[in-house]
Amino acid sequence: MNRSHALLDPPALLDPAAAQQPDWPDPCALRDVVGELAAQPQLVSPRECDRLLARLASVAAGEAFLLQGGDCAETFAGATPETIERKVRILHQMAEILAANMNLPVVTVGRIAGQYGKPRSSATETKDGTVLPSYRGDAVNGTDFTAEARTPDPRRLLRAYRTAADTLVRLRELTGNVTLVREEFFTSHEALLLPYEVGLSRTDALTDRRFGTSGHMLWIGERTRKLDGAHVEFAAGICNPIGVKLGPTADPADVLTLIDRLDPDRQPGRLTLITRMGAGKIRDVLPPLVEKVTASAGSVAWVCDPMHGNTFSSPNGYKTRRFDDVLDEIVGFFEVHRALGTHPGGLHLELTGEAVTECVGGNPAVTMESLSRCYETACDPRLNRDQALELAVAVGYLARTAEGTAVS
Ligand SMILES: O=C[C@H](O)[C@H](O)COP(=O)(O)O
Ligand SMILES: C=C(OP(=O)(O)O)C(=O)O
Ligand SMILES: [Mn+2]
Repeated sequence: MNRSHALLDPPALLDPAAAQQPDWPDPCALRDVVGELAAQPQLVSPRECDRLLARLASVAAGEAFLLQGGDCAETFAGATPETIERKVRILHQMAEILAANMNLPVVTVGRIAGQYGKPRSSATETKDGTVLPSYRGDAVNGTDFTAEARTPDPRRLLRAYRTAADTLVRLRELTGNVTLVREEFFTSHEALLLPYEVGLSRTDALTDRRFGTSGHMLWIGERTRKLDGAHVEFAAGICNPIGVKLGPTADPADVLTLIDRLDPDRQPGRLTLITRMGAGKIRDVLPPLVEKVTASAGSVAWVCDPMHGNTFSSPNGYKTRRFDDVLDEIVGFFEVHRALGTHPGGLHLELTGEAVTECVGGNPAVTMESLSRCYETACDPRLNRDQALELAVAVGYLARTAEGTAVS
């Protein structure tokens, strides 16, 4: 899968047709930044990416379970040693609970060390009559509602690189200490900002294969998975494990075409399909998709993102999600895969190790009224530590009952 790509030529970086790219004010400055990124050391190695690919092949084969999670939008300020440790610790605890209950190895992948770019529903945000560019992640602009903060600044891509590098140092320290966390911990993020991803792509001297070295697993979002789009083109040209988010309008025939483009050799572990249908829709829309994909491309891993199809605004104006909807989408995911004889291969979650109040429900319950107490996310609402643990226990129980081995 070592192809030459028009996208790797600098002019194509500014392809106006690429979806969800910021309106960078200075194309020359952007080009300089891509050059600087290209001169930096890789963040992750091809060997590590291959190792994750092998683990995901086990997931696709029904012999392992994927736990992928972290912030919706990592922030530079949030990348402290303490928050990183708490995030890794909660993922580790969840993985232990899931592994014990499922009797399967759990592959742990953070949404971490690169999740600094966000697609948005609207390019602009309006407050009191003032219209500014939407916040698109710390790699692009700032959250403050001022023209200065919201103007995309390509130098932020370099800060994203440095923050990811620092985060990886911390992760490697933590995972070296096996009494704290699982020995293996991988990184992932949405491959959204093409100048960043292209700038950090490298050809492996040993194997002559091309890799995105910004993270081990890269995924294509629901808003950027157009078959002939720049993001699919980029992902087709690298050898990392690739995820694709699939929402309720995903057309099975299009998904088969995507599989042909991204995984023509049907390499187990290469492709993870991350469905994010919504609790009310998953039982209707997932079965035909799984059936069609299984019939012609059985090698994919199926993973449930129970967050992005269940977002709504609370009466007091907070973007939130109900714990019960999140769990119900997972229950639906297990039901569908159990009925079709396919493997419910994992979870993709937005969560944090902090005691935030962003999603409602759980025990102790966050209420609509208490959302304002500690609502800190830069983009989507995350499960807090208690909610994340409660979810792991509930999913563990679900998996055991699915196997008919639950004890009352
Ligand atoms: O994960 C991120 C969000 O779902 C995405 O950025 C869209 O959010 P928005 O509808 O607030 O723009
Ligand atoms: C934007 C995201 O998801 P999706 O592409 O599924 O909407 C996300 O994972 O934060
Ligand atoms: Mn999100």
